[in-house]
This record gives sequence, C-alpha cells and structure tokens, in this order.
Amino acid sequence: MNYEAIVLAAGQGKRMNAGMNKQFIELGGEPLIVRTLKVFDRDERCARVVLVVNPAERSRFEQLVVRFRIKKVAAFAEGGEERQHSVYNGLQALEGRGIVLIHDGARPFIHVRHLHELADAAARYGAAVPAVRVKDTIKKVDGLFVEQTIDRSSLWAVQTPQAFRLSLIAEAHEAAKREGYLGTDDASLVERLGKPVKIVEGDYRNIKLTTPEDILFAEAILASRVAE
Ligand SMILES: Nc1ccn([C@@H]2O[C@H](COP(=O)(O)OP(=O)(O)OP(=O)(O)O)[C@@H](O)[C@H]2O)c(=O)n1
Ligand SMILES: C[C@](O)(CO)[C@H](O)COP(=O)(O)O
Repeated sequence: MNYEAIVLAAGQGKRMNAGMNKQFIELGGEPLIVRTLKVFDRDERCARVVLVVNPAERSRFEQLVVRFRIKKVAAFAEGGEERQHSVYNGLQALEGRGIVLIHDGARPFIHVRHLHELADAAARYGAAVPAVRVKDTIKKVDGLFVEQTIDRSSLWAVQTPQAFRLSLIAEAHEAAKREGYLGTDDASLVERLGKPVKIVEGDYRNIKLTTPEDILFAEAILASRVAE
C-alpha cells in the first residue's frame, strides 16, 4: 500500500537542552532530520512527504533538503504551538485520499519494513501504530509517593509513524479541534471516535531523541549498524 507521509520537525527541543531545535543535531555527520527523511525518501512506497517546520526555520530546512538531495519533500507546512496543531496543518497539505503516515522527525531509526507493515495495517483496519512492550514496572505516583502499580502485562509504549486512512484521521483531528481536545499522539484522537487502532509490534531502537542521554543511545545504534 502506497502512502503519503507527514514528518514533524517544528518543535523546540527544549528537553534536549541543546540551545536549538534538536532536528539540526548531527548524528554521524548528518542532521537528525536528514536521517529521518532519508528513510522515507528511499522507500518506493512513499509517494511524497509534507515536512512540518517552524516558519522561522523553513529556509534552513529547505537548504538541508537540497544539500542532501531529499527528493520526496513535496511541501512544507507550518508548525503549530502543540504537536497536534502541527499535524493538523500537515494534513491540510496532503494531496492523496489514501493512507498517511505521521512521523516524529526526532525518530531517525524507523525501519522501512515497519513503514510497509503500518501502511498495510492502516489500509486494513483504518489506524495502526508501532509499539513495544513496556520493560519497566510502571507506577502511578502522587506527590512523589507511589499510589498504584499498574499491571504491566497490557502496557505498550507507542511510537511513530502512526498510520491512518486519511479520511479517518482528518475526521478525528476535526473533532478534537471542535471539542478542544489535545492529545499527545494522533491515535488517541481516533480512539475518541470509538474506532479501532491496531498495534504493530515495533522495535526498541525506534527511539525518539528527547533528552541528552538519547544522543548516546543513538550513537550506539549507529555504531551497531556499522558493525552489521
Ligand atoms: N509544536 C510541535 C511540537 C513537536 N513537534 C515535533 O513532534 C515530534 C515529537 O515532539 P518532541 O519529541 O516533544 O519534540 P520537541 O517538541 O521539539 O521537544 P520538547 O518537548 O523537548 O521541546 C518532534 O519531531 C517535534 O519536532 C512539532 O512538529 N510541532
Ligand atoms: C507521538 C509520540 O511520539 C508517541 O510516543 C509521543 O507521544 C510524542 O510525545 P512528545 O512529548 O510530543 O515528544
């Protein structure tokens, strides 16, 4: 199943504490966002990419797209105050009517195999997300005291890209906007409509670079690829 992609790069990278948008941090000589975009650029099933950026950084992203010969970035969309707003703007720039994969630019290690599995699952079920089983014990905390230990057997850590039939995710975002709901991922907006979201088993290496420690993990993942 072919798809369009929305890649999100309009955040500020505050938790990375790098003094700049973490999308420009170099990993193995290439900016984070370039590594992410290259995965989609090389996938023959990706029709086009909408890159969502802060308008103040657009020319910098445009220069990277040219310098690294990223062919499939067909449009830019304006980032919003929250991730959800950025996605909403990205949806307006899509041309297709089929499947859309919505991905964090901060996740450079997504594997093309998962792009295909997610696109196929979204075509079949309407919505699909990559996820991995939680490995730690998770506790609900109140005032830094444990309130409750959550049964781990049904807990999964959900990643991106999150894949959807365009009509479904567009409806979900419009409903959330109308009702003033703000979610931390796109699938939660579909869940609010009472629609199913399929879990596709993902990869623990599909990390979201969020805090400085994640750079260390990313460099180790890159080194392990060289060793392969
Ligand atoms: N208003 C926003 C917020 C986030 N993002 C993007 O959504 C992805 C996941 O967000 P996160 O990891 O939180 O990135 P930041 O918002 O940049 O990080 P922070 O919250 O630490 O500032 C990132 O690729 C980020 O660029 C976005 O496009 N628009
Ligand atoms: C969408 C996401 O990556 C799924 O795990 C996550 O919710 C993004 O959270 P963030 O705080 O916007 O990085």
